[in-house]
Amino acid sequence: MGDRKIILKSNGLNLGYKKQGESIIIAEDIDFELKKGALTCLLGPNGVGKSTLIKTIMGQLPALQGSVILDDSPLGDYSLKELSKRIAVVLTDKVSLGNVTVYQLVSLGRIPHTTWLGSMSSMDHTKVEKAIEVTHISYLKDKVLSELSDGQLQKVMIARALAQDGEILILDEPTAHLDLINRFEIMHLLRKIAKEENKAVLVVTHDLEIAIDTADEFWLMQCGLPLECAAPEDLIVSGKINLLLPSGTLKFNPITGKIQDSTPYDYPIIQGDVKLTNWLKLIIRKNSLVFDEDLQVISILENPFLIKVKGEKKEQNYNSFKAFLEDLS
Ligand SMILES: Nc1ncnc2c1ncn2[C@@H]1O[C@H](COP(=O)(O)OP(=O)(O)OP(=O)(O)O)[C@@H](O)[C@H]1O
Repeated sequence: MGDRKIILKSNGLNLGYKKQGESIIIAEDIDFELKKGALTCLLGPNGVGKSTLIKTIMGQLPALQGSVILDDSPLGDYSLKELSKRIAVVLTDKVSLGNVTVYQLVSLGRIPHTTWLGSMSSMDHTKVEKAIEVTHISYLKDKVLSELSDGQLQKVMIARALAQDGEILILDEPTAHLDLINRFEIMHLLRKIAKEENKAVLVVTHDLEIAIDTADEFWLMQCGLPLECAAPEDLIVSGKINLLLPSGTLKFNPITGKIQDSTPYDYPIIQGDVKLTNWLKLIIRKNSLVFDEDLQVISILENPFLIKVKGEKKEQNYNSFKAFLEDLS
């Protein structure tokens, strides 16, 4: 396990852009601490300023007020070359290097470390090999980028960032456009990298469920509010996770771990264990099912599966949700 040392922090940071001498503030008073050996996920609605925050953290965009401190010095005290040795970034832009091999692309991660002639030492090759091994892409080494799937390409981009060998790895939506399995794989890989390589990994993501499964810390960014930094489990139990859902009609269900419609719904009396009754409630609500006035209780059993709708005069049994739905809708 990596030690959770703070490597990057800010205090009272204002983020934004300068246009014709005027400051456009996107977010104010941002405080954070990014730790080595931990996977941190930055979440927030579209347009709230997540990319602006990471551009500021990367030193690409100057802070409008306050500063980002890397180790004990402000980012501005580091040269660009020094920063690129410390902070590796994977952005969402598509690479347009179709004829480059995977090995060559991962080697580009060594640029901040090579001489002005760009020649790689045996140590550079070792770092490239290690990055390829950690990301499980050895079998792709000699393929050209145009032959890769999106999921494979994303692992290659992560390998390039790893080869850069900085202590901080920042990724902007690395799971966008990937299927469910690849999204899981990438996030678990990033967690493994944080722990086994002792990196501070910061990931911008909209994948709430996978982020809950993998992150040590969440940074919740919400318009006009301070950055909320805490363990996902604490945010769930305190209800602060709902800061991600300001509209009020959606709420995070701390039992199912899912986002659900929170408008009250008048369910009939339902008996059964929580797993089954939750799915029964979903099918009732989703289809606005209406029951006979004499309905007394609906019971649901798992083995053998049975939904029993008991009224004063009659009782109906169904052996699947489909049969239940077909009869009642
Ligand atoms: N170069 C720029 N100059 C001025 N304003 C900008 C610039 N780039 C982005 N913005 C504005 O800053 C705000 C935050 O944008 P940003 O891309 O940081 O949001 P985000 O949270 O990353 O969104 P998303 O989830 O959609 O990627 C937006 O209102 C955007 O229009």
